[in-house]
Amino acid sequence: MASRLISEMGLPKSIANVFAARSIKTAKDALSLTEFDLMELADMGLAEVTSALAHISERVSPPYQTALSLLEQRIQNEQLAGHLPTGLKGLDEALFGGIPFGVITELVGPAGIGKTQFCLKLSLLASLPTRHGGLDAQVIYIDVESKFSSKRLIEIGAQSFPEIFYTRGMAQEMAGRILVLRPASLAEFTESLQQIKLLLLERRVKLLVIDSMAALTSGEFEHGASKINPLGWHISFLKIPIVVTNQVRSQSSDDTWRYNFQVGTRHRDLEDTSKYDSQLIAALGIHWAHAVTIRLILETISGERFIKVAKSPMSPALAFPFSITSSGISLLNDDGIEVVGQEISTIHCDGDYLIIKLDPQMPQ
Ligand SMILES: Nc1ncnc2c1ncn2[C@@H]1O[C@H](COP(=O)(O)OP(=O)(O)OP(=O)(O)O)[C@@H](O)[C@H]1O
Repeated sequence: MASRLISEMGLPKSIANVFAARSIKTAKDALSLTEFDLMELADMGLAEVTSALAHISERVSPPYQTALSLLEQRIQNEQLAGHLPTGLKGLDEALFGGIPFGVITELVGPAGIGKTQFCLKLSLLASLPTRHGGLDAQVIYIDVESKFSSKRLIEIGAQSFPEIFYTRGMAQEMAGRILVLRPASLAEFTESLQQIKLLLLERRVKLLVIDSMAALTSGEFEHGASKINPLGWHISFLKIPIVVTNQVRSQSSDDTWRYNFQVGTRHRDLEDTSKYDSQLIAALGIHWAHAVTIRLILETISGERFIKVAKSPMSPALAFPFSITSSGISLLNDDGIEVVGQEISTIHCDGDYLIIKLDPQMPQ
């Protein structure tokens, strides 16, 4: 930096010429002199010398950013990265715009609570034309348990956006944007990641749904959870919203995995919480839990369904009551109910509940 030539620094030509004539050629030459030395040597006034030195100093000092410019940059990056609005106003507000791009959002909850219904709605929203609030994009839907229903998708679309779905050819066009893959194993899915990467480049994919991650990885736990980590690592490279569904399960004494809330004996199991709490984890384990940036818990309390923002770097811990109708998932209240203490790591299902170890730091 100090050896940079003054002639290349954009000083007024008259001053640059005087400096050159006095053999003041580099930044070091000029900055090693005091202002008075320079005034004498170049036969210039104080104002001219001060301004020339300030100009040279600015050109040779290392680049810097102010806190303000860093903040502005961050806001701009976030806006560029964007969000996929869920269409659930209160939840979108809590998530600062919806499901964020470039991170993994997990939907956790018992069977039948509405995780797939949520994913269908998100898929529709991503494929919707931008003038109707969508992303006008393609969706990759990993349907591991064959629960994806194109009939239900069209029903939700026709009920929620009748003006679009009753326009000739629009239902077909939007359904055609949702690419459904049915990998039989984690290995098959990992292989198809390459194909997904190609699709990302070739088409305008702006949502990846994996329904369900637990089913995709079933059997992997027998060999340890190690394979799940590279998967999280792989998909976190995709700079699009990644939504995965997950269930909660416990490990019984015979080492077999069993989903809670799906078995008749669940209440008995939960009575002895000291025995079971230590074994209850989000399906896929603690390593996967860390790969997830946003976690939404879907649960039922006294027959009412709630969606809870259980993990988010920025959002408040809020729960929103919701219902599922022919038009899909919708909130009953946009204000949200504040969730305090351990409730945030608890999944309710009617009378039963699980305290889950989603994060080691969480108070249990
Ligand atoms: N046409 C419809 N009208 C109203 N509600 C519906 C309709 N279709 C589905 N549902 C609701 O959605 C629920 C099923 O939700 P969903 O399939 O999303 O569950 P899930 O959480 O994905 O379960 P799993 O973990 O077993 O896949 C049903 O119990 C029902 O309440």
